[in-house]
This record gives sequence, structure tokens and C-alpha cells, in this order.
Amino acid sequence: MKKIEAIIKPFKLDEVREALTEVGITGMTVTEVKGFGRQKGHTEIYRGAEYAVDFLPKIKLELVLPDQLAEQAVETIIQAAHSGKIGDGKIFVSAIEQAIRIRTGERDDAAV
Ligand SMILES: Nc1ncnc2c1ncn2[C@@H]1O[C@H](COP(=O)(O)OP(=O)(O)OP(=O)(O)O)[C@@H](O)[C@H]1O
Repeated sequence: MKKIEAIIKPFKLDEVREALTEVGITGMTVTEVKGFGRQKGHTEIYRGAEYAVDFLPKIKLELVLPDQLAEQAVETIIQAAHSGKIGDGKIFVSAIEQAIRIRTGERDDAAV
């Protein structure tokens, strides 16, 4: 299994969710976050310490998927979240060891 964390622009959320639903994704977690990338982040020195300023609102999607669905999901997110403008976001993919559906006790691919 893989976990996909995608940081996207908030106005792209509906489009990304619809596109992911079409390729068979059955669940995801969505969080309102703030962040910065290369373009918007700059730092300030205040009383000797360095502070990051200019955090922008973003949406973080988290999806855990069987391996064979992960690449397709990544491609789908890239397509749907792309505007070509600065700050379109990033996708991080990592390995997941276990998944468990609490109601039934099902595990791993059967649980995601
Ligand atoms: N290295 C990182 N680790 C964790 N989160 C990141 C990282 N880089 C970017 N993010 C998150 O992704 C959001 C969008 O990043 P953003 O698209 O601005 O990155 P960028 O590298 O500056 O690319 P671009 O040139 O397209 O603006 C950030 O606001 C932040 O929340």
C-alpha cells in the first residue's frame, strides 16, 4: 500500500475529488493547512531567530491505496490540480505497512 499526500490549491479540491472518484478511489482525508514553497516563502530575522512568513492556505489530501492504484491516482491529481501557476502544490508518496478497517477487522488491501 501507498500513502499519497497531496498539497493543492483550495479552489481545486472539488475537481480533484471528482477526478479521483472517477478512477475508483473510495476514501480520503482532507485537511485545511497552511504552507509555503519556493516562491512564496521568505524568512525574517526577529530578535536573532529566523521566522517563516507568508503562509498560504492550502488543502492537504491523504489517501491510502493498494499499490496498483497509486500511480493512477498520482497522475489524476497532477492533471486535476494543475493550473500552471506558482503554488500548484506537491505530491508525496510513501509506503504504508498496515491498514485496518475498525468495523470489520479487515486488513490491508481489503481495508482501503
Ligand atoms: N518540501 C516540502 N515539504 C512539505 N510541504 C511542502 C514542501 N514544499 C511545498 N510544500 C507544501 O506545498 C504547498 C505548495 O507548494 P508550492 O507549489 O508553492 O511549491 P514550489 O516548490 O514553490 O512550487 P512552484 O514553483 O510551483 O510554486 C506549500 O504551500 C506547502 O504547504
